[in-house]
Amino acid sequence: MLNLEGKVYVITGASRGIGRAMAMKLASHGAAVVVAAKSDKPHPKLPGTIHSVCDEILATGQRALPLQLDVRQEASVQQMAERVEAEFGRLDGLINNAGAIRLTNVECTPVRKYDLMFQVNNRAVLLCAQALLPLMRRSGGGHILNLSPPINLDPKWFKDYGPYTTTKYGMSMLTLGMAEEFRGDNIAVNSLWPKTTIATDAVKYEAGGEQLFAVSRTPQIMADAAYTILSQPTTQLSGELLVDEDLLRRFGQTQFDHYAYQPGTTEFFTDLFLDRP
Ligand SMILES: NC(=O)c1ccc[n+]([C@@H]2O[C@H](COP(=O)([O-])OP(=O)(O)OC[C@H]3O[C@@H](n4cnc5c(N)ncnc54)[C@H](O)[C@@H]3O)[C@@H](O)[C@H]2O)c1
Repeated sequence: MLNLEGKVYVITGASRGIGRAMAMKLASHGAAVVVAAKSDKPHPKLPGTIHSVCDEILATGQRALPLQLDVRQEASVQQMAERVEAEFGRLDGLINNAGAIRLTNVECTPVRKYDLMFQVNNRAVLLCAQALLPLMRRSGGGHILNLSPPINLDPKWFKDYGPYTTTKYGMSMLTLGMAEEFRGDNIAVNSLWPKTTIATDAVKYEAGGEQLFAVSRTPQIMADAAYTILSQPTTQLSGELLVDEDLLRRFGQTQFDHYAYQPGTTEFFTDLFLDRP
């Protein structure tokens, strides 16, 4: 297990869900974490804020910085980069996790929602990378990790959720390009895809139904996968579209949390999902 003491990571969209789980995981291995998200206020329907996540991390004795950031705004992203430099003087990794999820087909997606998803899920990866690249270079390199949709090439993802899926698949192409572009800077760039839906509060709320949760997991598997990726030497793992479960199996993990949906209820429960063939 690599100790991340002395290392600093920016995680966008870390006020809840997968981003929160990743922040907690990296902090548990000694890293300082910049917990960035759009608002410093609670979401009207969803739990978690940048402050509540930082409080959880600070309670474990690690360093965390709450940072209000709108990844759609160039000025906000630039201010974030300046703040990170002023607070920590270095940066070892950027996790582009902020996401806008609207699970609708082409006919039912308002253009302004498509623009929003494109800006948050795709364009922001370019903005954040541009702003943080100089500091990562001065820190000797590091990792960029981009969050992708489930690697479920079932036509459903294109037919029913085409607009969301497209913004994310474009981001994966950016990932491959950046990996080549930044290789000489000792910066590894990968994207991480969950094999199944991750039952975060946002997805439960957005889906409002059960079909997405027939097989799904808690955010923990994504946090474990992110830690594993960031622990690898930049020269050994870059330019890959990684799938959470497959990656972890490659590194010896065979047990994963499983979120099981109880049909007809709005309750979810977790149990331990043992090795599957
Ligand atoms: N949950 C899943 O099944 C699943 C599957 C595949 C990919 N993903 C991706 O993983 C990421 C996290 O998913 P989640 O389910 O935890 O989502 P979530 O909605 O719980 O979290 C999204 C986070 O992004 C932040 N955010 C949104 N717009 C922002 C903006 N303009 N500027 C800064 N921050 C902004 C929110 O404040 C929040 O912290 C997303 O990119 C999502 O697309 C999720």
